Amino acid sequence: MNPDITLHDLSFSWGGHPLCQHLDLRLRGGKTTVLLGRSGIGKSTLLRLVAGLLQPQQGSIRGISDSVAWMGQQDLLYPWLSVQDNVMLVARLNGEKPDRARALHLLEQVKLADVAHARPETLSGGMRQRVALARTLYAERDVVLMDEPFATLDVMTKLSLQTLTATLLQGKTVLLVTHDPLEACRMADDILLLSGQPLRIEAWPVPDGAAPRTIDDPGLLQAQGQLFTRLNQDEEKSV
Ligand SMILES: Nc1ncnc2c1ncn2[C@@H]1O[C@H](COP(=O)(O)OP(=O)(O)OP(=O)(O)O)[C@@H](O)[C@H]1O
Repeated sequence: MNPDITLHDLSFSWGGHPLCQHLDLRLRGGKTTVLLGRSGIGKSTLLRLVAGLLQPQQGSIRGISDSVAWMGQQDLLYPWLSVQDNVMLVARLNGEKPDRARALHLLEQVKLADVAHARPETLSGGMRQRVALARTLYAERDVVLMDEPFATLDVMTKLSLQTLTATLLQGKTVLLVTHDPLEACRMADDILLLSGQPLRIEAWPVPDGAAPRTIDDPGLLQAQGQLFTRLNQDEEKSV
């Protein structure tokens, strides 16, 4: 059972502009929490604080070990390695014997076994993100931090990757940053809405049923509409 991640009395400023002050937050272990909010509100900064890439001026973060994977908009595949070698990268970096059979099995799960020996440059953006997902799964991290991993993809590729990711990462502690209310409603166990400066964080009701939710689910469509309305209000207040 993965532990909860707790942020306690967290304060962080960029050059004197307070992003968060005395923030307390609990992220459920083994669940997918989506951070949603207008552009520039502080989603990526919060994710970087959780990852330990930024140090808070005050407060602490508990429940996060070294077992963290990161997936961003950039897939960060090594162009000189094959798809399969990219999936097994963590073994190479740790000086361990790569498990070729497991890497191939993961490539089967992301429907890319037939390009295991290809170079990343020959793949589409969506295929490359599927390789990045297989690499994340190969590393067997307890916590997966995702900063808009699907933002650059076309809508159909995005929908299928959301389904695949939510299915394959079940049971892990996932923190997903997105602008997209539909993505939040499809993938989240918990939705946190970020607003204000310093940040206020509000738990937002999640549609019924387990993720990944289908796009024609009436509850999902209603929740998506409500989220759009709320984000639009936040946007109008900010200008
Ligand atoms: N390296 C930095 N130095 C100074 N200020 C920064 C830095 N990175 C981010 N900021 C500021 O912190 C605030 C939050 O930025 P952040 O990237 O966390 O927002 P975001 O919600 O992830 O935005 P987006 O959705 O557009 O990616 C912004 O005002 C931004 O200008």
